Amino acid sequence: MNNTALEPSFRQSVDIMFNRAVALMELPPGMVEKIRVCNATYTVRFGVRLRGGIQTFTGYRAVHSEHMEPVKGGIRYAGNVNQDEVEALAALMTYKCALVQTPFGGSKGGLAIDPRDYNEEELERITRRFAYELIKRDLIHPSQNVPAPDMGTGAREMAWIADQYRRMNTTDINARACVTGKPLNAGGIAGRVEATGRGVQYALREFFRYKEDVAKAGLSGKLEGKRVVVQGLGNVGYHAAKFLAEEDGCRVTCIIERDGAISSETGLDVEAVRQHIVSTGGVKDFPGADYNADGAKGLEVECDILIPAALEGVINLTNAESVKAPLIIEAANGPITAGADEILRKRGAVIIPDMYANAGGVTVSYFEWVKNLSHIRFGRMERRQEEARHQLLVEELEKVQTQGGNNLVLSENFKKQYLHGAGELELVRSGLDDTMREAYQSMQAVWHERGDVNDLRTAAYLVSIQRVAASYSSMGL
Ligand SMILES: NC(=O)c1ccc[n+]([C@@H]2O[C@H](COP(=O)([O-])OP(=O)(O)OC[C@H]3O[C@@H](n4cnc5c(N)ncnc54)[C@H](O)[C@@H]3O)[C@@H](O)[C@H]2O)c1
Repeated sequence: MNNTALEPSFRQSVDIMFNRAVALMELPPGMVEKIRVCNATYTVRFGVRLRGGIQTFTGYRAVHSEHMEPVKGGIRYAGNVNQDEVEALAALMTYKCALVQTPFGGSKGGLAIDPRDYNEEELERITRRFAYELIKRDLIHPSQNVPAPDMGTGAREMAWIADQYRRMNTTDINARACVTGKPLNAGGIAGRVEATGRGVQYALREFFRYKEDVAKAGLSGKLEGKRVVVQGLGNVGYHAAKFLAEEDGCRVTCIIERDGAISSETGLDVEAVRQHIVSTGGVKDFPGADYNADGAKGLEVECDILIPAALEGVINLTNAESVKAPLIIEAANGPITAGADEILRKRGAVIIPDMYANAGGVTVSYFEWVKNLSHIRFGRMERRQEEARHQLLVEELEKVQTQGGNNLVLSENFKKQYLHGAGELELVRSGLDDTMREAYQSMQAVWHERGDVNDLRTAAYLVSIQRVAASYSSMGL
């Protein structure tokens, strides 16, 4: 029997981690089971007339916990999507939303297709048909179940879903709030596309603010100059790598994609690699970098920070012993299996867990949902107030300048910044930053203060399970 045969499924892996946490908690009888189980999973098979025949597709929408509604979670398109996977992902959504205090239950959906096999027109027809099936059953609904992008989907698919919902619910004034991650001109919010990667950056910045946490990973100093390895240069991995390199001075020394890994000790230009992938379909032949067709080997190279941002289960019993990174931040959902997690913890690696690390997406989705329900541009009210206050400040400063006859001259840039206040993007980023900091501190308090909690994942589970339990208790369960 090889090691992978011993590996639990994704959902079992999440349950193992959940069970490790609840063993340290005192919860009312029956509560553990109530929280752990996935409430319902809907499987749909539907036909679409394509290329002169009918093709049948299989899709899922799992609802893990309805302690708060709507439930929330992305829809992924991938050839091997299955019920176990969407249930694991839905459970992670429950814990993630509780940890970052977005008022949602957990859900997740998937369609078993490889989007690269279809053109845009075909994808639109398939997406609209899948959405129709979910909308009919309130599995897409502004107050019941609100999807978002995930692997293989993006703003384009969300716009089709929103439009499909609007056509089927023409009198629903809140129709736009049925899905998040929409394009800006279709009810989206500034900063949603970058949000998950941005959240990874904010999470790392927060981690590096605490010397003792950095030391627990066997590292020292600042985020600046750290060697970073990223797996998956899609929505999450690209933004995380780009921001860390361009704004925090990190060195991206290895990028792993479907077709292999490229590395360079002096650092890779993330934007140039992205363009290379767009034009050639992969990382191979990227100028000035070493290429290894066995991409998974990239997970094992020496670095300071490893960012798996592609798939679940990539660090498992077969390679965990060889993974050398002292700090791993789970930008993807479930990239480390339960068995690998144990091996890495024993070795002393610090793992910043998925339910926290990639919560930037759902956080900004929450802002978008609120914006859609309030029918007002995000921050519009505050902005007018802010502008009025800043107008006063500029006038006062100018008065001082004239009265004193001194040389104080307000630069045009200063006036522009202060007179126009913060736009939607700045408000979204600061709201996200605040959320990531607060959530980190709630996990960190448990990690530092409880002698029986030795890792951030268990700490994160403790915080979120406690909140979900409190919610169920107050509902009268
Ligand atoms: N999009 C979001 O807002 C969001 C939010 C939270 C969590 N996540 C999680 O982040 C992960 C990535 O999602 P995404 O939205 O960036 O997806 P994406 O489809 O935009 O990107 C995935 C990337 O991984 C690459 N990839 C696929 N298989 C690979 C392999 N075997 N080795 C290396 N690279 C491979 C793909 O080529 C692609 O570039 C998923 O686990 C997802 O659940 C996404």
